[in-house]
Amino acid sequence: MLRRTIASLKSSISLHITEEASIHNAYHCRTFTTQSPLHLREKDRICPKHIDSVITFVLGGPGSGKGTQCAKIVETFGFKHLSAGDLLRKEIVSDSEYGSMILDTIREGKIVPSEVTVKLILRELESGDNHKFLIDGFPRSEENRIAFEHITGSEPNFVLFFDCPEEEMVKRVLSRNQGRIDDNIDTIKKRLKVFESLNLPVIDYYAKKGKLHRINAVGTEDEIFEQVRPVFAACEKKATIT
Ligand SMILES: Nc1ncnc2c1ncn2[C@@H]1O[C@H](COP(=O)(O)OP(=O)(O)OP(=O)(O)O)[C@@H](O)[C@H]1O
Ligand SMILES: Nc1ccn([C@H]2C[C@H](O)[C@@H](COP(=O)(O)O)O2)c(=O)n1
Ligand SMILES: [Mg+2]
Repeated sequence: MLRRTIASLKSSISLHITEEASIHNAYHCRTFTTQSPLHLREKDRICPKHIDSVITFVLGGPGSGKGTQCAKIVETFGFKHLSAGDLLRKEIVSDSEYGSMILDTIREGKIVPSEVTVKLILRELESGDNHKFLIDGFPRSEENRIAFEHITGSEPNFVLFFDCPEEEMVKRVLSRNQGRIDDNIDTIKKRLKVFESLNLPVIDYYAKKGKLHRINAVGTEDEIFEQVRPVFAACEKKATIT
C-alpha cells in the first residue's frame, strides 16, 4: 500500500499543480527525521521545506467547529490554516482531472484517496514563509495518517480534537448555509458513520501517543477558544525557551 502511494505520487497525478519538479527535487534531498524519527526506507523520504515547521492536526466530526476555531487560532497565533476539505473543494471548481471523483466522494460522505489529499496539503506546506500550520480535517483515516507520515516524513507536534455530541453537530451543519453539497441530512448521516469508523481510530492513536488535546466543543465560540488558547500559548512559550 505504502509503496503504491509513493509510486502513484511519482507518476500520473497532475492536479493542476506544477510541483512535479518539487516532488522530484524532494526525492533527491537529504533524508531527514523531524519531531519523531520515522523508520522509512531512505529512497521513499521526501525533504520538504517544512522540516522545522509546527504542524497541528485539527480533528472533530462534521460541524464540530474546526474551521471556526481555526480562524481564531490564525488571528491570535499567526498559524496558516489548511483545510483539507477546502483544498478538495477548490480542486472541484478548478476543473482538475480529479474534480468529478472528489465531488462524488464528498457527496457520498466518503474519504478521497490519501495520495490526492496529501499532495494538495504538501503543496501548501511548501509554499510561503509561514512555518506554523493548522491542518484541519486531516487525517480522516488511518490511511490518511500513514500516507502523510510516509510522504512527508513528519508527524504533527500536537493534535486538537473537538469533541461534540452528534445532535449538536447535525444542528450546526444543517444551519450552516454555505451552500455545501454535503450539508444535507442524508450526507451528514453518512459522514457521521465515516467519522466514527475511520476518524475515531486516528484520534485514539494520537491519544495513546500523548499528542491529543481534547476540547469540549459545546459552548459559545469564545468559551471553546478559551480551552484552545492555552494549548497554543504553551507551544509559543516552549518555542521561546528552546
Ligand atoms: N460553538 C459554536 N456554537 C454554535 N455554532 C457554532 C459554534 N462553532 C461553530 N458554529 C457554527 O457551526 C457551523 C459548523 O462550524 P464549522 O464550519 O466551523 O465546523 P467544521 O468542524 O469545520 O465542520 P466541517 O467538518 O463540516 O467542515 C458553522 O455554521 C459555524 O458558524
Ligand atoms: N482528509 C479529508 C478531508 C476531507 N475529505 C472530504 C470528505 C469530507 O466529507 C469533505 C468535507 O471536508 P470538511 O470540510 O468537512 O473537513 O471532504 C476527505 O476526503 N479527506
Ligand atoms: Mg470545516
